[in-house]
Formats: sequence, C-alpha cells, structure tokens
Amino acid sequence: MAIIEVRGVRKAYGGRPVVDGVSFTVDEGEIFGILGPNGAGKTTTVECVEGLRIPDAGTVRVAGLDPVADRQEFTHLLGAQLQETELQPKLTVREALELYSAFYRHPADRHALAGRLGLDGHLDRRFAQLSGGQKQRLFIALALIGNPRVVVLDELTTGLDPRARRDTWQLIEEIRDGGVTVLLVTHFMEEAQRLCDRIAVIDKGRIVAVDTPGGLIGAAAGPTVISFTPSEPLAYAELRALPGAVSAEVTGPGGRVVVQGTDETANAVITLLARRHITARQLRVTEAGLDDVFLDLTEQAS
Ligand SMILES: Nc1ncnc2c1ncn2[C@@H]1O[C@H](COP(=O)(O)OP(=O)(O)OP(=O)(O)O)[C@@H](O)[C@H]1O
Repeated sequence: MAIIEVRGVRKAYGGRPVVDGVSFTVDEGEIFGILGPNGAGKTTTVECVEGLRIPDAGTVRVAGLDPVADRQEFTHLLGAQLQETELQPKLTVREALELYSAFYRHPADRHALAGRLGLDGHLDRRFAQLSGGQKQRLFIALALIGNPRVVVLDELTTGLDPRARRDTWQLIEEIRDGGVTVLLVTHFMEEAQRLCDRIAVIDKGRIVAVDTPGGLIGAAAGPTVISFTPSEPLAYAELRALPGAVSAEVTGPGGRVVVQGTDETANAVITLLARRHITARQLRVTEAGLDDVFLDLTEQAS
C-alpha cells in the first residue's frame, strides 16, 4: 500500500520550472530511490515531500497527511536527514540525541539507537571531532529518533570512503527491515542498484522512468555490453552497424572497444572478428549496469 503519494508536483524559481509535474508513489516498507544528474530537481522534490518547500501545484500526501497543512502530526511521521546538515560544533553526540528526542512524543530509545548505529563509544565526543562517517551515522540517528514511519535520506554517503559507504548501506537495509519506508536521493548507481526496491530517474524536473533496478536494466536500449581490445583497429561505423548495436566507442589508450547492444550483437562481434582474423584480448560480455541505463535515459531526454 502506498505511504507516499506525489501527484503532479511543480515548483519554479524565478519563472524557471525545476520540478515539472512529478508524480510517483512509494509503498510502505520500500527503499525508493531518486536518481538524476546535478540540478535535476531531486532535492526540491524530496523537500516538497518533507514539507520544507511548498509546491506551486500538485499534491503530496504521506500516510494521508499533507506535509504543510498537517505539520504537527506530520513531524511525528517523517524523519529527515538533510543534505549538508551541520550541528553546533561543541554539541556532543549524547547532547544531540537528548535534544532531538525532546521534540517527539514517542522518541526511540536513545541508547539502543546509539548502539545500533555504532555511536555508543562516541557519546561524549563533540560534533566537530567526529569523522565524516560518524557524522553521517549521527544524522541517521537523528532522523530515526522520533520513531518515524518514513525516513528521507539525501545524498547520505557522499564523501564517505568505500567501507563507511558499505556500512551505511547495511544500516539503511536494517532500517527498512525494521519496517521504516526509506526515500533515498543518491548519485551513486551502485548504491541505487544494491539498495533500492524501485527507482525514479528524474531529469530536468521530470520523471523519465520508474522501475526496479532489474526492470530499468532490462528495458535499456542495449542490455548487453561487449568489450575487448582488438589486435587491429576496427571502424566505428562497422561496429555501430552490427545487428542490435546501440552504441560503439573506443576507450582508453589501449584502444579498448566497448559495444552496447543485445546478445545478437555479441554474436555478430565474434563473427566479425573471426572473418577479419582479428584477435580480441580480454573479451568480456556483461549485462549493462544502472549507470548505462542512467546515461541512456538522461541523454535521451536532453
Ligand atoms: N531556493 C532556490 N532558489 C532558486 N533556485 C533554486 C533553489 N533551490 C534549487 N534551485 C535550482 O533548482 C534546480 C534544481 O535543484 P535541486 O537542488 O532540486 O537539484 P538536485 O537534483 O537535488 O541537484 P544536486 O544533485 O546537484 O543536488 C537547480 O538548478 C537549482 O539551482
């Protein structure tokens, strides 16, 4: 059942539409990703969901509540980790958790939450002394402290090292497994592919696709990627003309060829190479990733 319903939301700044008729629904218990290039309107969209910006047109409902008109009830329903959040540098982790839990009628158990987020060993540490990963874990704790049904996480893992990012992914999965619906804004394809049950791809203020990661990849123009380093150069036009090929390019100093297409394209590449007596080093045939889909979708729309 849908817990978030966004219908025809529009927002313009200085007459320039930055969110242009966005509609989507998020089911309870999902991790729903919002993916798109810089300036696509992702943050504006989720801030309309959070009630931090007021749409010029359209409606937002979260568990039936209007984020602006039903503000008081709404704050108990939704927890948000904001992009570029800062706290007072001298505030300790313990003080931040105490302060934020005082805002809510039924706050989560602070000690259990700190333990779950690996903050229990840092309770007396000041905000300014925390590492990037520890700050992010504190922001997640503050987003969860009101025991929300929905949590919004905006570019949560930007700036984290690969290990901290993976630890954060695990935390997000645990949050979802605890029954909380997660709305996640991200730039990272791997993150979206690994975590999200469904993804809305947004470009220039409009949604260009909504599907599961597998559904998006399956519907891509070229779901198969063939890459190899030929012993002799191959003409781009010849590769592009192969059956099912949607793109062909030579990448890197070694002249590595990357062709995107279908299984039929893979067979045609092999036939072409055999006919020309060209050896293909490190021939790889892989499924397209979400990054290929993202580039296809956002290029198509431009
Ligand atoms: N308060 C504002 N006043 C004027 N323009 C704004 C305001 N907020 C956002 N914009 C503009 O709206 C557009 C969409 O911004 P938004 O932050 O929603 O994009 P985004 O997809 O989240 O981008 P990013 O990935 O870079 O964070 C951008 O061109 C931005 O400059």
